[in-house]
Amino acid sequence: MARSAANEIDGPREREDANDVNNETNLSTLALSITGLTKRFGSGDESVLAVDDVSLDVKRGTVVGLLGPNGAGKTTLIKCALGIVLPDAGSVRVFGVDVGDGRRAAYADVDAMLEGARNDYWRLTVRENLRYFATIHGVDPNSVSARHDRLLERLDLTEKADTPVRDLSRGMKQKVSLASVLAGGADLVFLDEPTLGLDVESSRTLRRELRRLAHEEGLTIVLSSHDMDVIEDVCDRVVMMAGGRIVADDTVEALLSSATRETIRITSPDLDEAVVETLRESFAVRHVEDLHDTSLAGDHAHGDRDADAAVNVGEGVGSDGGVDRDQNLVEERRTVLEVDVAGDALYDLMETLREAGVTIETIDTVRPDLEEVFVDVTGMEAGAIDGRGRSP
Ligand SMILES: Nc1ncnc2c1ncn2[C@@H]1O[C@H](COP(=O)(O)OP(=O)(O)OP(=O)(O)O)[C@@H](O)[C@H]1O
Repeated sequence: MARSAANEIDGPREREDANDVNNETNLSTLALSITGLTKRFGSGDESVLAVDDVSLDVKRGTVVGLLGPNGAGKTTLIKCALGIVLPDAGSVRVFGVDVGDGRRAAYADVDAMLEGARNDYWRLTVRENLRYFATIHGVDPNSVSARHDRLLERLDLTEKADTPVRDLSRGMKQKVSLASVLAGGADLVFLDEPTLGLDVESSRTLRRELRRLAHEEGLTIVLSSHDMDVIEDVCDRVVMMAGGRIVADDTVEALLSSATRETIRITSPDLDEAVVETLRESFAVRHVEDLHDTSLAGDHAHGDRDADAAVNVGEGVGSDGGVDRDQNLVEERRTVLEVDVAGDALYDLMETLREAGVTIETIDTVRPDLEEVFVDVTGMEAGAIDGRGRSP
């Protein structure tokens, strides 16, 4: 995946360290450099400023995630960077080459998967697609067949290598899309919603491969996603966008540690509705969930207390494994409560629970996620990014 030395770049870059005397060396490590990019769709009152004066430098071999709600401008930014959409203002350099000076040279080592898919040829087999996309990338497919084998193996597609793409499941098709993007040996790839519609296992496989490609093979990846798990799991750096602008830009760890909210999760067997209602009056209760667990009376060896294992009494338990409905089934009910506890709220909460006679079974702090950081930064409502509406 080696690429010839980047062209010389003139002018100061916003995100380079101002004190760095060796600025030119730093610039040659950039896979992508976007300056003052602006794109407005339409004109007059109906127009939309999709990207508003965005500057962004991406170092080689890093994975940068674009995170933001619908309409934040992520796709438009990617399309402008790829030269698919012409910006109104600003410049884009790819491996040091200004795309305005020569698109062919600038995009020689770039590929993309847009809106979670790619135009794979459904009548061709998986392997034929990889060979085809390597060829149109100017690569002799025979010279990269070992690479294709590796890609197929790592994306769990080996068994399907000779199957026409049309006969694959949606998740597999998506993995073929990714494999096709990588088939020609691009050094910089843009992935717009790469895990859209994938099942958990396929998403995990794809994430693992993206991490490996970046960290072991030096691939530079710019990806957009609504899926916070994907961003947290894969990206070295997160660029949060809202209203066409960058509102935060840092490593996942730095962003997570900047979250201001402190939330605790309590489980208790006797948090009834009345107590929860009282708590709601004085505390920021974010989440309440009742868990039901069933066991035979006296069977306290039964230790699986996961919500997934929860069973409701009388709903077919008797037909499973010989446990009879008439035996002494005991339903254990627990409530999980998540409450924001900034300042002295934790002490007040404990006092209120004690007064209400509530036994606390477990108490943990809730790790903040990127959604919370986004909410902190923008003041938008929780659920804005992933649409899951995790509002209190
Ligand atoms: N071709 C277009 N014509 C008109 N408006 C457009 C066009 N493409 C995007 N827009 C508008 O530009 C804004 C930014 O859209 P964009 O698709 O870049 O956002 P996004 O962050 O990628 O959103 P999503 O997560 O939904 O894909 C939106 O208001 C969108 O409606």
